[in-house]
Amino acid sequence: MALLLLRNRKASALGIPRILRDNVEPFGLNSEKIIGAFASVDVIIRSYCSGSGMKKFDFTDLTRPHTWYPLARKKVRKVILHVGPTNSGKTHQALSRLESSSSGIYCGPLRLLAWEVAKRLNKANVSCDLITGQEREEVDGAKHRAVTVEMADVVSDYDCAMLGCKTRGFSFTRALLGICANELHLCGDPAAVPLIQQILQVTGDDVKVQSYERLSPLVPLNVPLGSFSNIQTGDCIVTFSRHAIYRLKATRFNDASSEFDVLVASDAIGMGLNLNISRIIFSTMKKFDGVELRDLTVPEVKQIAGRAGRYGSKFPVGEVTCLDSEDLPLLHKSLLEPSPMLEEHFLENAKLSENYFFANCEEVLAIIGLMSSLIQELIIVCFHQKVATVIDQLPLRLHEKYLFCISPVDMNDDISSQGLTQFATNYSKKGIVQLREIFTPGTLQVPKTQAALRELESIHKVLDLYVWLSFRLEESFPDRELAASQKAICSMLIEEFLERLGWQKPRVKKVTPRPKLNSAVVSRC
Ligand SMILES: Nc1ncnc2c1ncn2[C@@H]1O[C@H](COP(=O)(O)OP(=O)(O)OP(=O)(O)O)[C@@H](O)[C@H]1O
Ligand SMILES: [Mg+2]
Repeated sequence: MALLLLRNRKASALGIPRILRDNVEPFGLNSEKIIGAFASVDVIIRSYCSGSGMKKFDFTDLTRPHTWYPLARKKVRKVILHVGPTNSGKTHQALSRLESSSSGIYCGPLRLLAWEVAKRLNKANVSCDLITGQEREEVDGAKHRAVTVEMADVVSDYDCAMLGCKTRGFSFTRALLGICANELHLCGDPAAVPLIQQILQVTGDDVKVQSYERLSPLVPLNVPLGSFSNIQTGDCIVTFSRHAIYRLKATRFNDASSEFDVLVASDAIGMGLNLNISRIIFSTMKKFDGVELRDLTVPEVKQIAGRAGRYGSKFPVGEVTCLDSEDLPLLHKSLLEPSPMLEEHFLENAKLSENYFFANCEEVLAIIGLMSSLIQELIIVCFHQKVATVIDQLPLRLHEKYLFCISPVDMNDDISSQGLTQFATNYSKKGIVQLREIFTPGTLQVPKTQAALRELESIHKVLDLYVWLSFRLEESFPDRELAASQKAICSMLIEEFLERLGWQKPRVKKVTPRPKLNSAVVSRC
C-alpha cells in the first residue's frame, strides 16, 4: 500500500496519478489540490501494465487491502505473534519452526538478518536462498528463502513464513497481508499486538499470541562512560550517523596500539542482531530522523540496549550506559517504560524532505479515515518530482517508468541522480546499458579529502543502483558482476582512506553473528 502524492501539475508524470485522481473524485476530494490515494502499488501497476485485472480491480474502493492478495486469502493462516522484550528467544523459537517446515520464507528488516537466517538454515542442511534488493544467492533445490521484507513473495504457497516485526512501512503490511503460508510467525514488541490483531481481523486468520521473558539480565548503569579512556573490551558504542561512526573509529578506538575489541555501530544494530556485546554505550540519546534532531523513542532505546548480554553469548549479563551523564535519566526512564501501543500516527510519522509536501492534510486525513486500522503500517511512497520529471521525458513504457521511479536512487546526490538519468536515457535509446561505456573503473582511487570521500560514496551508490536494476532488467543491464566488483573496490578504497586517518582495519570485515569484536561497523544495509 502506498499513498501517492504528487503535485497536481506533475499528475500525468506517470499516468498513474491521473487515474488515481480521477477515481478519488467520488470521495469528494478536491483534485486540484490533492491527487493521491491509498492503493496497492503492486496491484495497480501490475494490472494497469498488463492490461488484465483492471476491470476487476475497483480503484475507488481502497478500503479492503486484504482482498488484494487472493492467494493468501484462500487459506486460514495460523498466525503466531511471538512477543516479549529483547533477548527473550522470540526469533529463536520462530526460526526453529521455520527450519522444521517443509517450505518457508523469512522476511527480515535488514539484509544482515536475512543473511544470518540463510546461513543458519543452510548450516542445518535446510537449503535456503538469499534474496535481497541487490543480491540473489540461489541454492539448488531450496524450498526455503531468506529475503529482505520488500522482496517478500506473495505469489507462492509456503508451509511456514516468518516476518520480522521491525516495521518497514508498506513492505511490511504487504507481507503481513499477502504472504501465503499455513503458518505465519511474527516477532516483536507486545505494543504491536493490538494493531496486528486489528489488521488481521478481516482476513479470517487464526491469530495466537505467545509471550516471552528476557533470558538474561540487562543492567542500566548509574555511571556514564565519561571518557573514551574508560572503554573496555566487549563495549559497543552506538551512534546515529555514518560520519559519526567514521569519526569515532578514526579518532578514538582505532589506534594501532589499542588492545580494545570494541564495536562501533549505528542504530541498525537494534534490529535483532546477536553479537558478543558486554556493554552498550549510547554516544548520544538524540537522532536526526531526516526532519529534526529528536530524542530516541522508548522502543529505539530498548531495542539498542537489548544488544548487550545476549543469551548464550560470551557475556551473560548485559550493561548499558551513555557517554554523557546528562543522558542517563532518559536512558533509565526509557528502559522502565512500556513501549507505547502502536497507534495511528500517520502524519506525525510520515517524513518528507523538502521536495515533498502534503497537499492538504485534511483531505489526506479523509482518505486515511478509509483505512483507519492500517495507517500505522503505511508509508508514503512519493515519486520524487525530480525522478518523475526526468523519467517522464523519456520514451519508456509505463512499467519501465515506474521501475526507475522506485529505484533506490538518492536524487539529492548529484552523482547518483546523474547516474540514474544516464541509465534511464541509455536504456530508452538502446535498450541496453553497459556499465563499461559509462563508467571507467580506472578512475577509482583512494580519496585524499572528505569531498573525494563523498564522491566515492556517491559512485558506490550509482554502482548499487546498477546492481538493483540488473536484477529487474537483467538483459538490459548485463554488467552486474562488474558493478559488484567495482562496489567492492569502492568499499576497499573508503577503508583505505579511513586507515590513513588512523583507523585500524577490522580483522572481521563483515559483521557476522557473534564475531570477534574488533572495531567492526554495523550500519543499515
Ligand atoms: N531455547 C534456546 N536455546 C538456545 N539458545 C537460545 C534459545 N532461545 C534463545 N536463544 C539464543 O538467545 C539469543 C537471543 O534470542 P533471540 O535472538 O531469539 O531473541 P529475541 O527475543 O528475538 O531478541 P530481539 O528482540 O532483540 O530480536 C540468540 O542468540 C538465540 O540463539
Ligand atoms: Mg529477534
